[in-house]
Amino acid sequence: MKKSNVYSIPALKRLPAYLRELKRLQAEGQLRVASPALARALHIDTIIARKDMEMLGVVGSPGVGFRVEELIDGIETFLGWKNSSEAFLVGTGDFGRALLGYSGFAAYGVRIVAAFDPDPVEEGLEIHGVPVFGLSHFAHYTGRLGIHIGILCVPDDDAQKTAELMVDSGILAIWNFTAHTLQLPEHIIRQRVNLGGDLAVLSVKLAEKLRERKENP
Ligand SMILES: NC(=O)c1ccc[n+]([C@@H]2O[C@H](COP(=O)([O-])OP(=O)(O)OC[C@H]3O[C@@H](n4cnc5c(N)ncnc54)[C@H](O)[C@@H]3O)[C@@H](O)[C@H]2O)c1
Repeated sequence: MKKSNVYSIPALKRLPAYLRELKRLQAEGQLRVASPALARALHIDTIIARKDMEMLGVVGSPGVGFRVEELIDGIETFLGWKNSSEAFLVGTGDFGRALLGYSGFAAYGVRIVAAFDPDPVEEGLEIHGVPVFGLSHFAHYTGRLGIHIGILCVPDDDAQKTAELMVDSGILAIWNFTAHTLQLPEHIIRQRVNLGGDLAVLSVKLAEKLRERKENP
């Protein structure tokens, strides 16, 4: 494992894609894989794939590549996904419910163990098997269960105050699905998901493609 903890964000974001490809190869019974094959699967340069493997500190054999099982283990260990982290979700509207219904997060090392919405919340309420509690219980459960990850799915206007409640309750990392840029203490880790931004890129690329087609029918 690399000693420094300064990692390239694009490299970190590629790791789940390697993992998916490696698990696919493993399911097909393939025992070894070389960097060029991984690079092809991810549509990236072989040099980038090699650098990513260096970051993981997993060593391959010249000519034969890496052992698939070892690489899967290396990535899961690197990401800390071998022991899944428990998370709380706040905001059980359309978007929050969709996240609660997605069973795939466990493969990414995160398990949503409870959800919260403004009080009052009907006693015994569950969404996709996840218990839902009133927001006034958030701090109590966070402390009691030692939860560090908060998933923010409230309306944009409520994002800041809800994030502050999370931080005051002991949350250290916020996965922010709202459009609001959170102002929080430096030490709080935050990761924003911006579907709007991704859609803007898609729309501009599509407009370019259609313009090209029109100009060169
Ligand atoms: N990241 C993305 O790409 C993306 C995509 C879609 C939606 N969103 C965002 O997700 C968020 C939720 O969207 P939605 O469509 O589910 O909205 P929604 O109105 O359906 O749900 C919002 C939920 O938050 C709860 N809530 C309201 N005020 C709250 C507060 N102060 N504290 C805690 N909970 C509160 C509501 O009771 C409701 O359950 C919005 O910020 C929206 O912008 C993000």
